[in-house]
Amino acid sequence: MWISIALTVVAVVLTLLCRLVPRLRHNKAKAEKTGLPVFWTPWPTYGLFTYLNLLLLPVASRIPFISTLNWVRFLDRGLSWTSLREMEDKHGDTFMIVSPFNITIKTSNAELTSQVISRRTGFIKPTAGYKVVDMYGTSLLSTEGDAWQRHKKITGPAFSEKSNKLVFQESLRQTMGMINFWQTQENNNNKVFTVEKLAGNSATLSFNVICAAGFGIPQIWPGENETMIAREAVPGFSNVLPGGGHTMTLGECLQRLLPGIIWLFLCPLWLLKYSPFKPMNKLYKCYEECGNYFDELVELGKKKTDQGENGGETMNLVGLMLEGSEKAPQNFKSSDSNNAQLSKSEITGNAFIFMFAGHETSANGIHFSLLLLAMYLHEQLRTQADIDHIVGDMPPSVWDYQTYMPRLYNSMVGAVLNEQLRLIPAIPNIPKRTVGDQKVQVDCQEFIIPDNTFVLLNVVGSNRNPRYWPKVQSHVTGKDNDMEDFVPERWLPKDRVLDSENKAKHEDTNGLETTSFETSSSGSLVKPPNGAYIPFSLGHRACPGRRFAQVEITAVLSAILQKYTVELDVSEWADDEQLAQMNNEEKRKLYHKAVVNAENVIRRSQQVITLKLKQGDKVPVRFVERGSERFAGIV
Ligand code: HEM
Repeated sequence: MWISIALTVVAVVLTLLCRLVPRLRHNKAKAEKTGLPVFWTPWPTYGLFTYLNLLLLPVASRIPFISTLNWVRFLDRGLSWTSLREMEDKHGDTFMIVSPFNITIKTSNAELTSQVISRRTGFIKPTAGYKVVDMYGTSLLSTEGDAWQRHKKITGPAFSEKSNKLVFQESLRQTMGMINFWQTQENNNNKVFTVEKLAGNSATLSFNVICAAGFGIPQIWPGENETMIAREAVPGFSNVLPGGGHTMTLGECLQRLLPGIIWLFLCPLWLLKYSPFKPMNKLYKCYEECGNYFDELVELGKKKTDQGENGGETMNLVGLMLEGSEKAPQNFKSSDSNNAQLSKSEITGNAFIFMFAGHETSANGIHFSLLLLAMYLHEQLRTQADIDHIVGDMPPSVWDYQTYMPRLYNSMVGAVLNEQLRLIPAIPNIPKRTVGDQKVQVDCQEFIIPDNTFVLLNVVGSNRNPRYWPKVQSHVTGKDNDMEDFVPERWLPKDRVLDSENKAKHEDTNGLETTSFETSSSGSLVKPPNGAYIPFSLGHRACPGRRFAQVEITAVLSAILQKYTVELDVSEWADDEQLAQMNNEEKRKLYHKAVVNAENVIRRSQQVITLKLKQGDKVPVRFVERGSERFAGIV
């Protein structure tokens, strides 16, 4: 029997080799015609199969011989983040990876990126790779062509200046709620408060903002009551505790669902439901309850529409999606591309995407910005100087969007946010796929990217490409460029002069000279060359929530830093008494230890849909009232 099993295995392997080797050769020959460096792997680098890589690679990387093989590294979709520009420095900004199944081109070249994002039909979104987020229905994120246009036409109008204003006000209100929550936790007070779960709290804040501004379901922090919500609370949604037939709040469901999203895609739902393993049942429960919440959200939207409400004080995302859906073909159950209407599953699909894309990414922005500011206290001091100049002592509750948002964004606050996204982008690679052969030009050389090639726009590699930024020697690494360093000032216009106390000498602008806070004016932030800076992607598939996120993060950082300084928590190495007895040099060394630790934890970050700290990792921080800093001026 063993002999026949062995013979069968040998036969299968030989048959596979006979089929796959010619296909690999064929793809390699096609790729080599481009003249770019070509590498090979036996397994697909992009597509549905790559979800299996997430399971197989951790095993492969433990086997000494296998882990060193180039092709194993190319299969790692986190490579852009784990190796930064190591591959690009060795092989150039653009190279190809072939397997018997597909060809992939990976680029950090701005010229090529601009061509890719400007050709709508030549480079499309490979939607098969997005099926993982389609658990409640297809959406703006996961569709292409006519279907995408329909989603875009309906949801696009929600992102307006009116919405940005809402986001600004809600973000400020939520920041006050979060600070109050922190201050009232055990061992904290109004002047000094330690925060262990900055990532989780940032996620709650961002979730609360998208809920209120996007969906009209305002949220409160534990300890707050519903009278603090500027608008009316919505039963079942605005509670700190779950209501109706729910066992978890919507926020809890979503937070637990997102890390397990791959399993929902890989495992049949019945298996999760009836599995003997509790975490699998729990995941199924989150999936089910989240779905019920979305159904209730749609029902709520229908009720409001019937009552003639048009979303009033919100972006009215559900209302916009519902508009006309009742009249859609097959009575609200399906839709076709000729009708600018969405089916019910498409509405819930979009509700899920906007809720998850609208909070997870911005939350990372807030979290990482605060960590970087705590690590680089001199940059925080400069940011605070700008905030002081712009809003002084004025309480955030009266900051006016039109006056203050442009000024805050075009100051060190916006510079910090752009620099954070340059170094730690939420999405490290943006995938596209060629339709037909695509002739492109890079550095005066023309070549053809073959039909059906996957194109990975390397966000980390592009954002850190020294080719597109002024060359300045790094004070930190000693390298001939400072692309790996946190230097928010690179975003400030050259003519902005700092006086001896690092306070910016501002021109007196009223912030209203442009209609958008971001539009170019003499005082606006530096604009990198097209295609060089791509944290929000570019072109027609760029992030529709870019301004939403910029407004939110700007408001949150400004409101916190106006009153408080964020420091790394050093209590792991020295308690308050020990610290009080240290001289400046000892304090400097201690803080340096905390900075190195924070750097290491950030470098271990992993992409679970978005790039964030590895599960279980954290960098505790301590907020102190301004004027009572323990390390400012020392480190
Ligand atoms: C710092 C915050 C954010 C970052 C870095 C970010 C980044 C991105 C990127 C890179 C894409 C393109 C993804 C791809 O092509 O695969 C994208 C798409 C998208 N983002 Fe964002 N995003 C942020 C915030 C938001 C917010 C606040 C919302 C909603 C309120 C949002 C909603 C979306 C949607 C719906 C898409 C799909 C668009 C399409 O495919 O046409 N994002 N985002």
